[in-house]
Amino acid sequence: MNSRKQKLSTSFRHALEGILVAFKTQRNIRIHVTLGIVVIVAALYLGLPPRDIALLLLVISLVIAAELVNTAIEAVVDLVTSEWHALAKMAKDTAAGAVLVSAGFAVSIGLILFYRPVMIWLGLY
Ligand SMILES: Nc1ncnc2c1ncn2[C@@H]1O[C@H](COP(=O)(O)OP(=O)(O)OP(=O)(O)O)[C@@H](O)[C@H]1O
Repeated sequence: MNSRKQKLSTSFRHALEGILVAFKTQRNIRIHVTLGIVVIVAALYLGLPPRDIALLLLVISLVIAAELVNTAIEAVVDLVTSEWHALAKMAKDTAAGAVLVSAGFAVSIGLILFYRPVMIWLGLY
């Protein structure tokens, strides 16, 4: 294996380690991954079109990616200081805000895409 390939595989391994450690230590990521799996299974069961499933995968991955960045920012802030600091609060709160924004849009898109199929499934449409 040449050094370029080795470097790529090492970077990939580090990224996977990051995902794994976040999954192990962050309850919110475990909740979002579980909900994401449930949503995709429900979408397949209800026969949502491939384009809708692709959109759901996109918003789910955005929420999980935002959670990973939030975890990284929390770790860096905790590394820099254990004291209360206005900038530490700003960094953590805005990172948490990014998760909230992505999750809010994911829920809205989920409601829009699932409304009709769920109504049909319940026999109300
Ligand atoms: N060093 C600090 N200085 C000022 N405020 C802080 C500091 N550390 C944490 N905070 C405040 O406390 C909140 C919670 O911080 P904490 O590190 O406990 O995150 P968390 O609640 O564990 O987040 P998550 O649930 O996403 O893991 C932050 O959003 C911030 O408002």
